[in-house]
Amino acid sequence: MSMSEAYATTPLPNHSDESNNEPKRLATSIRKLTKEYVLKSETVRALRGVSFDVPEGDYVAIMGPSGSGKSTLLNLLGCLDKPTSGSLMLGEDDIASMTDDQLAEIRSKRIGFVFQSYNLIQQLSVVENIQVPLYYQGRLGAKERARAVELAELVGLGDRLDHRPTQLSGGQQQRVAIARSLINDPYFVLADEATGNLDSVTTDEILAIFDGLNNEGRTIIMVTHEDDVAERAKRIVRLKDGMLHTDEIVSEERRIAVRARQAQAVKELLARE
Ligand SMILES: Nc1ncnc2c1ncn2[C@@H]1O[C@H](COP(=O)(O)OP(=O)(O)OP(=O)(O)O)[C@@H](O)[C@H]1O
Repeated sequence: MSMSEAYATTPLPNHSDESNNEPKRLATSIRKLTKEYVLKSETVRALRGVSFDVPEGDYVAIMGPSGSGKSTLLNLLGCLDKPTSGSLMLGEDDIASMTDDQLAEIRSKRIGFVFQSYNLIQQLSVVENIQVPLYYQGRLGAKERARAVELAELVGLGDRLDHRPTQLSGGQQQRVAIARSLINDPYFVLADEATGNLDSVTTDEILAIFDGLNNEGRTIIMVTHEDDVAERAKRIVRLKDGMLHTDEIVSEERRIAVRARQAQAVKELLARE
């Protein structure tokens, strides 16, 4: 059984059984967040006062029409840009008041990015690509390599450690990117249309990996246009015109039904080939 198959057949945790009533720590807390882009002739108000919390262990899909502010929000969460006003906490770190250097440090040490286009370095092997975020910190010892190998195994690439990206399929390259996103033990994995370039069978495999990571307690925040992808998350936050439009919990029953429906579709697709 492959890792993604193992994940796909793992039952989802039943949160109604949770007896621990302590408030969950927050991976991020957003309050009245605004972002304006000042152009020559006009000011674009891309985010107009967005507030929500993401507890550790949550799995949030961010949706919304084109221009609603998804990328802007993702850039702020990823410390790639600074808000115009409002507060943005990542764990205990207050992002809104940080200098560019401090932001760069948080970005490289505490955020895991997964992009639609994988963004792997072609000259490096799988295990070296997974270690890339550590290069910037000068941390490249045997311990770090062992951790990268462990992560490669986690995403089902234990037998591809020395392959280059060109020797891998799109789905395998995205697995490398997921492993790379975890090397710094991030506040959360920030995925931007992570399955946008993949066929439905591979999409299902990658989503199974995200399910598994989330079952292990990893926080995932994912921007997507696709309902089928969003319904795998525990929660769907919709933006509209730079504001929070809806914030919906996806019930365990719906998630299980969605996974079963998608697994069936994949099975039928594979049977046709
Ligand atoms: N760097 C920028 N300079 C000026 N305006 C910008 C910039 N980035 C985004 N915008 C504007 O801010 C608004 C929100 O854009 P954003 O890219 O966040 O939306 P989106 O929901 O991610 O859209 P899409 O789904 O098309 O990627 C849009 O009106 C866009 O034109």
